[in-house]
Amino acid sequence: MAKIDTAALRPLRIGTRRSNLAVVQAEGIRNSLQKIAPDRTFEIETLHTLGDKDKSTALYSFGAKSLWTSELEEKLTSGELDVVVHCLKDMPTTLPDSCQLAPIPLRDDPRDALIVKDGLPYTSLQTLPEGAVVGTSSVRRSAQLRRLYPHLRFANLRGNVETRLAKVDHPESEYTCMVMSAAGLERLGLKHRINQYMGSKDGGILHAVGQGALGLEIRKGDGETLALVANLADQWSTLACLAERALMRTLEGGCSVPIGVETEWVDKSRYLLKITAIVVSLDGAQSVQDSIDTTVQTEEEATALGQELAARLVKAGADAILNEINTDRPAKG
Ligand SMILES: NCc1[nH]cc(CCC(=O)O)c1CC(=O)O
Repeated sequence: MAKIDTAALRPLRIGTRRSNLAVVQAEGIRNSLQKIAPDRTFEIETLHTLGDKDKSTALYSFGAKSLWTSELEEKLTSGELDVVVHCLKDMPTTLPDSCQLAPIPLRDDPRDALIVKDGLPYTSLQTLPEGAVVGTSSVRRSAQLRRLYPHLRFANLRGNVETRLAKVDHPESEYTCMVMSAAGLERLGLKHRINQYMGSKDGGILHAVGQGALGLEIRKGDGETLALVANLADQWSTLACLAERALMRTLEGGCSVPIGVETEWVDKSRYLLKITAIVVSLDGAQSVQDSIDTTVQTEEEATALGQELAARLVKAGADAILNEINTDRPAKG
């Protein structure tokens, strides 16, 4: 990769949330950028966001989807920050006018993972006993699991990755196990705690839109920063994630509605992408699922694919399922 001479430029300011996961991710991006621009200085600023502060409100009741991102975006817009490193799945599918999503770096494992309470013998969803309690506050996860495994029970579990793990492991807690993103666990050095990868091929569930990928948000029109971060782009991850985000945008779901997705490059030499998605009612009783394989070479084609799958799901009844869920919520903020 070509190195860029940036010695004369001011420090590039990278912002992120103040969780260990967010900091590890931002440091990873900083280290990669430092290799591309060895003379440039990078600074990381962390912010305690609204989403970090309120741990009691059920995630789906927030309505507004931007609780992890809006304060960081204000600093980006005002010029206090140049890049914000997000988990892509926490980014709303529509960004403020003053901001843009840069091309997406190589995605990590997008699947969800099962983690069993320390000391219990279970190793898979299939072998969990009747009434086992799964800790998750994600309705996407609980709805899909209720549908597939009616013998399981669910309990809310919030906090950052380490907090959730400690709650599950606590011998007196009600949790038998929990579900979290494999990528988040792996980035924090917790891969050894994964008992089962829960992709749809293994009796598991479809992951969240953008899961396992990082979103680099920059000021709209900041060509200099775009040129720098574009060096980290992975075209396959970018096209797949844009298709997933277009699906979500068309269905108007936030990060915490029961929409699961999986994208797979079936044949990269032919740019053949397969996207599968499911919309499930909260109790798991109703669902619609569909998939499309097609050629995707451009961002426009990726977006069109996500939109087409969303339209098919709506035709099959997804809008009725989502409307029922939305009527339970406060107005969008
Ligand atoms: N919902 C919170 C969140 N946002 C991003 C990740 C993990 C990293 C990723 O999936 O990209 C997590 C934790 C989780 O869902 O288990």
